[in-house]
Amino acid sequence: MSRKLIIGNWKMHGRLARNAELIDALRAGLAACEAEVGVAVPTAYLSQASHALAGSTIALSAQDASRFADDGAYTGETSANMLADLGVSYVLLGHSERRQYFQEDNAVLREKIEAVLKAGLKPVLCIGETLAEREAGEHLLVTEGQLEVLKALELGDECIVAYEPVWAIGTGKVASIEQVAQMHAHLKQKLLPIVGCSVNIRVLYGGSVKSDNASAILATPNVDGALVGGASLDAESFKKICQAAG
Ligand SMILES: O=C[C@H](O)COP(=O)(O)O
Repeated sequence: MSRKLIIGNWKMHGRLARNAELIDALRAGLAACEAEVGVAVPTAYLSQASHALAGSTIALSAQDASRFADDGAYTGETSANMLADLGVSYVLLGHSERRQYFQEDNAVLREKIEAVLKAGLKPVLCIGETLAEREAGEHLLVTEGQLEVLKALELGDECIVAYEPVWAIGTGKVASIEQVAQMHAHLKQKLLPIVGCSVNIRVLYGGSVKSDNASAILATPNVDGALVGGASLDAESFKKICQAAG
């Protein structure tokens, strides 16, 4: 039984002084945590976080990577190789906010995933349906279609997917345990033929995970961890969520 994975996604939040305080508090508070913990910090602060996390068990994670695997004339981009150079382990890809604001589709995500795998990093593919898709009863079909990007890939020893219903992100409207259970079972069933039985499949839940709902969510079958947004910016809240996973 692999340990639960909890990743805090800071999104576009951070300043040098505040980052240092938060990471120091997490290092102190999570030293004995049994869960696997990562923090996905903005690209601008990856170097600071890499140094601040040195020697800790907290994994440095990124929130995106360039679709271009090799160095070149791609102004503004950060390659997966550069992330690896900074000590990054996990890379969030396809977060709904990137799909929404930067029109990331399966074609672009496929290139990003390939670049991240080529750099020896672990992609965390973010998927999830919108409220309209959920209300139309299309949520299972939508997420199944989003998994297509994983077909015929050399994923290594594990495949990590983060299920984040868009309507639960940042809204305080967390999915019900029944909704989480149904979707995670569905995703595990659909992922198996895609990645094969030799790959360890981990499906994280994200969408208004807080210290007061984390235990119930993490105890739900087929929930292998959580992708935490807002609550990850508060050391005490994030620590409680990680401890609920441990
Ligand atoms: O990446 C994290 C998810 O977008 C969830 O964010 P949230 O916990 O603020 O709802």
